[in-house]
Amino acid sequence: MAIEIKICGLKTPETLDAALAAGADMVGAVFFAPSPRHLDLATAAQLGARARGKAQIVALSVDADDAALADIIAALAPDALQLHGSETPERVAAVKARFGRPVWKAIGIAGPEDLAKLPAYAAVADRLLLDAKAPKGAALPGGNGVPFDWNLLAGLDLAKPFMLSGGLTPENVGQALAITRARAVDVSSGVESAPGVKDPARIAAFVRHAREAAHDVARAYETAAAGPPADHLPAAPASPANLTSSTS
Ligand SMILES: O=C(O)c1ccccc1N[C@@H]1O[C@H](COP(=O)(O)O)[C@@H](O)[C@H]1O
Repeated sequence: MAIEIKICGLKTPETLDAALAAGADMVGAVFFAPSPRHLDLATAAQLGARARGKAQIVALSVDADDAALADIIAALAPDALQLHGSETPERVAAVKARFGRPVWKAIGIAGPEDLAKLPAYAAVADRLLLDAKAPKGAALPGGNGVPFDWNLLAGLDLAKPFMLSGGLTPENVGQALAITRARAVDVSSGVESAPGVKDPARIAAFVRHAREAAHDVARAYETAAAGPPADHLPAAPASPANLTSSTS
């Protein structure tokens, strides 16, 4: 199983280079002033130029208006826009139409009721990012290093690809992939030594562990497909289905 790996919240050339050297597929820039990972536009432009052609560049914003998004796009020229606030499906569609770039929508998950929101967003976003719902009173809507119950996603099949995030670390990404069978993962806090301070060794470990785990999950499914007893099958179904007809 191929997996895409995004390292988010990179702020310095050194840590960007560490993510690229580790083989990250995507690198994320945060534009949200309360975040310890917030980037000003000039720094974002420099980092974007350094990353271009080596990884996809993703711009994360939180309930940004069109003017702010236009500034981010002018500075960074991102490959995708990650909307990480309380943007409605209509707003997601409007951003996509206005800026003509792939738009990802982050959705906070805390319980099964949150899965009900997914089809409306899957209809308009290019990718869904399933993140932990921010703890009550948190200053940030994401980037809190908190996981959610991955078992909620076991059996989830969306019409759009999803990316898993929220509290992932080098230590737990293997378990997260085994349970959710996500094809893409996103990490920020879990590869830091302090809020906003990326740790190159943890970045490398995360990428390595995620790729190894994805390989193991694929092997498990190949073995299952070859005809082991049904009780050896991993929890998630192998065949695609529509979320509206299958959320279990
Ligand atoms: O990283 C931030 O500071 C941030 C700020 C505002 C919204 C989202 C943010 N980060 C994203 O949140 C998820 C989970 O992060 P973590 O691994 O739990 O720290 C991830 O998509 C980050 O890109």
